[in-house]
Amino acid sequence: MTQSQIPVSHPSPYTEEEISHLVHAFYTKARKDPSLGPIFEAHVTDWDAHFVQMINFWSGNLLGTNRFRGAPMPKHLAIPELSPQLFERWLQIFKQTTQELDNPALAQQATAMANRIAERLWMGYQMTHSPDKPMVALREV
Ligand code: HEM
Repeated sequence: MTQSQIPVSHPSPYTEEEISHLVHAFYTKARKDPSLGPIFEAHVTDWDAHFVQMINFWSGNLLGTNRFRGAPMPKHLAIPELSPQLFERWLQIFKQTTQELDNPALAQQATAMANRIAERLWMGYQMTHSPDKPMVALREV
């Protein structure tokens, strides 16, 4: 094999450190938010464990690591009175947080993934909690 045939592993455009920073920065904002903050405070009992869980989740989605062990759909189905406004607010804070990271590739990719996941969680939520009502789509934030 000549030098030019040696496979090179391309470095990821984002790091575990940036993902950890994204998760912490997101929750710093979300916990202060008047609509989302009380929900997190009511349901998250162990914040250190939640941070680890969320870092593993985003690391899995963005870096392809395989540490996340969780079940986001049932966890969100169990939260009473979620609404499109709450999901849109969540996405707004997430997007704002990613834009402050100074890594456009990470911001673009993480936001696109969050939008798709939020859409799925919200669809699942409606199908479980209000199956007889017309589906409401999330507005783009
Ligand atoms: C209305 C918007 C949302 C609210 C109020 C919310 C709230 C919460 C709460 C309270 C928990 C902790 C649940 C528990 O441990 O019992 C949680 C977990 C989690 N959330 Fe959300 N969330 C929202 C949207 C999202 C979105 C859009 C995503 C992904 C893009 C997401 C990803 C996760 C993940 C991965 C977990 C951990 C699940 C697990 O431990 O299995 N959440 N969320």
